[in-house]
Amino acid sequence: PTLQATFYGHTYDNPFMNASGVHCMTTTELDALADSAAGSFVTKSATAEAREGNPEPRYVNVDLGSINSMGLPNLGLDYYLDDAIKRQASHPDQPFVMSVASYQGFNEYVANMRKIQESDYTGLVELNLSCPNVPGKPQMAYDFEDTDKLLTEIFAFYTKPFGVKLPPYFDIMHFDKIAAVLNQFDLKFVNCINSIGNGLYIDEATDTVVIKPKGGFGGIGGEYVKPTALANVRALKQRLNPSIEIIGTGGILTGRDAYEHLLCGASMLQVGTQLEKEGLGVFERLTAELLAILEAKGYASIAEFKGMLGTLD
Ligand SMILES: CC(C)(C)CCc1c(C(=O)O)[nH]c(=O)[nH]c1=O
Repeated sequence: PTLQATFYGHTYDNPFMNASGVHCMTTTELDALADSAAGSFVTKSATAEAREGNPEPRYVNVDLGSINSMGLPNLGLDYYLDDAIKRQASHPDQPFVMSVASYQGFNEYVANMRKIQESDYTGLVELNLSCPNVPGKPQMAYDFEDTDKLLTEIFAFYTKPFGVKLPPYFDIMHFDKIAAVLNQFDLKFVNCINSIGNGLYIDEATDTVVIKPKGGFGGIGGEYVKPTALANVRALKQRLNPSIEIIGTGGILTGRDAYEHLLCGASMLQVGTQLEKEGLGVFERLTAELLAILEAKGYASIAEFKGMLGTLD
């Protein structure tokens, strides 16, 4: 069997990628991802200016996952644009995704996308909608009107292919609302999910939180989040126009976890926490484990079971 994955018109050797934020801060890290067994990769979410991010400890691996409040440390949009333009010229046959964020809210999102529109980068962009909006408002993706306004403003000038990275939703009405907003636009993909926001992990030895920023509150990744990730992949796949592909992210530690995201309709798969824990070898292990599942089930390709989750009706 083959793990070949077709995504926005390109066929990758396999559906695996890093999740933005893990192993993707510098050109050196991106080169290592490009040379790894991963099918593709995504860059760290870029803001207009380089950012130090929050004081450490700001990312901690724990038994069943991870908690982080990095605070968007990154080398700035110009750095990643420069790398992306060189990379697409030197490896035109190896497309990747550039992640874009905003720390100043609505206007920075627009300015960052305008800069990419005017640049020579022609590849995919992942717009991270988990970023802060104006103070007093929830993160962008939890404000449906502002998300609609933002995408309307971007699509008024942006002609290159892009998708959005979403936080998890937990209410069926929220699945309906975000899908209704997104279906208005010619998005190429939706990536579900970002970390589950504002969790709290306590160190049993010290009765203390484990990360410094935000009194210990941080985004949760790893085993903790798989049921939520699968639900968001499935719910968005069921609601979005078929032209909008899904990237499945969250709780992928084994080939079986990857297989379940594909059953829910994901085209590509991103690995964050487990990549941080295991290193780039995680991609060899995951591809081998997923391939073994296809063999055991007699599938020749992912297409034979993608989106085929059974229900009990
Ligand atoms: C949470 C934000 C800092 C607003 C965006 C960047 C980000 C971070 C981060 O840089 O703290 N961590 C995540 O798990 N997901 C993210 O999208």
